[in-house]
Amino acid sequence: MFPANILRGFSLEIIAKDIDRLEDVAPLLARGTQISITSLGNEDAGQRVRAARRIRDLGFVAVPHIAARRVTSEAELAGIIDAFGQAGVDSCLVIAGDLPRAVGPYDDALAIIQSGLLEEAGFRRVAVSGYPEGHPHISDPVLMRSLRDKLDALGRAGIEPVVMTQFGFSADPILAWVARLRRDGFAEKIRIGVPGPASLRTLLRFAAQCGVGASTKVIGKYGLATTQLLKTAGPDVLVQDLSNGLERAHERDVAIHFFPFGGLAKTLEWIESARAAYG
Ligand SMILES: NC(=O)C1=CN([C@@H]2O[C@H](COP(=O)(O)OP(=O)(O)OC[C@H]3O[C@@H](n4cnc5c(N)ncnc54)[C@H](O)[C@@H]3O)[C@@H](O)[C@H]2O)C=CC1
Ligand SMILES: Nc1nc(=O)c2c([nH]1)NC[C@@H]1CN(c3ccc(C(=O)N[C@@H](CCC(=O)O)C(=O)O)cc3)CN21
Repeated sequence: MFPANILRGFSLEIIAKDIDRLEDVAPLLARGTQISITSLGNEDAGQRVRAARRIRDLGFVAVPHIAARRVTSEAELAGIIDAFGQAGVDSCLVIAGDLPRAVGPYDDALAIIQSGLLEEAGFRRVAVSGYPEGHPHISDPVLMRSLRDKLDALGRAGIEPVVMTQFGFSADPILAWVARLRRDGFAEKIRIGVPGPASLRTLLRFAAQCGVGASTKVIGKYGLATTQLLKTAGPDVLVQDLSNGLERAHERDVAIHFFPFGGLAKTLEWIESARAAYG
């Protein structure tokens, strides 16, 4: 049984070119839904700023990604933050960015936060990353240390922090990671990355692209493969197990962040059916 709350307050992620699809599904989304805008590195800043403005005009909250290692200078960072500010954005996710080395002065997400430019621009909410199953190139102690440093820096700047996790397919490591954070005194809101319904092939492709461990076997367990023929699966089992585990842990500050790898419409259909089935 999904208690309604695990599906309440969910957030979504799109790429800037998906903005027309978001307009199609907008009637199904609650006002104020947080919509992240992935930083792919192959699109121009203007496209992402325009997407952010349309997200706001649709009544949602745009949360663009700022990838530290792709920013060439402090002037460019100031320009990016100002352009999003002009589009009514007051939230963002700050990540290092997948480049092996920074092209400019910012090696990691902390450096962006410590620039003070988000605070000066009046950003109210900043998300940072979390890795329930670790990171292929970053050790666990470094991940936990940098998470602590980022959250402390946001606290000092008076900015509301959110931890948004890398997506995964199994609930157990995610639940164990949430319990560990809470034991270690991290009280911040957490948004758990969940892949929306997609073909097994698509899910494997994105997992490989994003450095997420996955196999047909693992993905097969994440969801009820809706049809063996199409080999598509939705996150039924993952969300059910997360819901049960979070209920048992009396967790109230955890929500779901959907990655619609199979398309926005499919993800919204899945959410509607899950809500109808589980109240
Ligand atoms: N675009 C997205 O939605 C997401 C991207 N990522 C990727 O995960 C990686 C880590 O980003 P954050 O969690 O923001 O880390 P971070 O910026 O908080 O850095 C944490 C520590 O790891 C080091 N580090 C960062 N990226 C690294 C890399 N690719 N290889 C080796 N060391 C690295 C940093 O120097 C720092 O010491 C980045 O490659 C980022 O692009 C992670 C989640 C989501
Ligand atoms: N390490 C890491 N790097 C990332 O870039 C990353 C993560 N993790 N975690 C999840 C998010 C989600 N990401 C993505 C990346 C691509 C699409 C996507 O829709 N790509 C389309 C079109 C690409 C294009 O037009 O260039 C595709 O079909 O690949 C979606 C989410 C990137 N993200």
